[in-house]
Amino acid sequence: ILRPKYPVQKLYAFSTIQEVEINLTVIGQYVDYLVKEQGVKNVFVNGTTGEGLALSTQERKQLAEEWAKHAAAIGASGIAGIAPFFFKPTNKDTLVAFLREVASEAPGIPFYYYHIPPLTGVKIRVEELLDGIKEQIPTFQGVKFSDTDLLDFAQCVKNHKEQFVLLYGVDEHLLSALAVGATGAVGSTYNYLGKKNNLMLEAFAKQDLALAQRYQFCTGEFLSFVFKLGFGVAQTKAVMTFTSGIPMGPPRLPLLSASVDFIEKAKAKMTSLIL
Ligand SMILES: CC(=O)N[C@@H]([C@@H](O)[C@H](O)[C@H](O)CO)[C@@H](O)CC(=O)C(=O)O
Repeated sequence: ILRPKYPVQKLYAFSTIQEVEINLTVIGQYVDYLVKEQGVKNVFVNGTTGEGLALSTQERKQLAEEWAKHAAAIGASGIAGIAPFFFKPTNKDTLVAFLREVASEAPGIPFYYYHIPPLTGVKIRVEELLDGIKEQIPTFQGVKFSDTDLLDFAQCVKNHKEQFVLLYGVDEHLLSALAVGATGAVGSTYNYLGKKNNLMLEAFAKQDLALAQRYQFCTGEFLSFVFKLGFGVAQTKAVMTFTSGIPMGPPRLPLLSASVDFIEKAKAKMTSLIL
């Protein structure tokens, strides 16, 4: 949730971009919207959609505190860490050693590994990573798995479902992940298709696969349409803005705001979605 820092836009080489600052004032309203309108049960603050990596440590702390305050929580129920992505770990042991250092900074809080190889480029299999991890990281609690390798995910479920929380993060594949045993989901589309996804979870729990598929196809229909227009975090923010009515603001560089053309087309598609 960002907003322009200065009223006057700065002109850069080929496009007009703005410096932006975080906008804490809309978080209370946003929490209400997610809970009441989308049926969201938990929030993953400072992740990909929240542009956590484009923020300073101070900004991330401010945001986490504001979310916790409005969600009436006394603190975080967990923290997550991604793999380092410039100098990358090349094997499981170095990745575990890195995560152990991060987790040890908050020894009283459950720790999750945020596996997102499309963005980090770190493709170490989670199945392998989880083997023996609890001995190395006593607070280890689970994984947010944002990848399409469902064999790796299924192996995590098969070997570790009793011990760890396995959250799936590719929204358009969630039904497949549920079929292999996902514990839950974290994703950007639940900001605006949360209600439909909850209905999919319910249908799946009742073993009504045909109905669950219809909800999954709904998410798929929207995403496959916007993917063709160019879709990422900036466009997600625009979709969140027009569905919730809450201004999510522009993204921070190097991302650029969604175009008016994208917004118009995405809005029309969203309105036309039928179950
Ligand atoms: C790469 C990416 O942004 N992945 C999204 C998905 O929700 C993704 O937007 C969606 O499946 C559409 O592809 C999430 O996994 C990210 C997420 O949950 C987060 O904000 O941390």
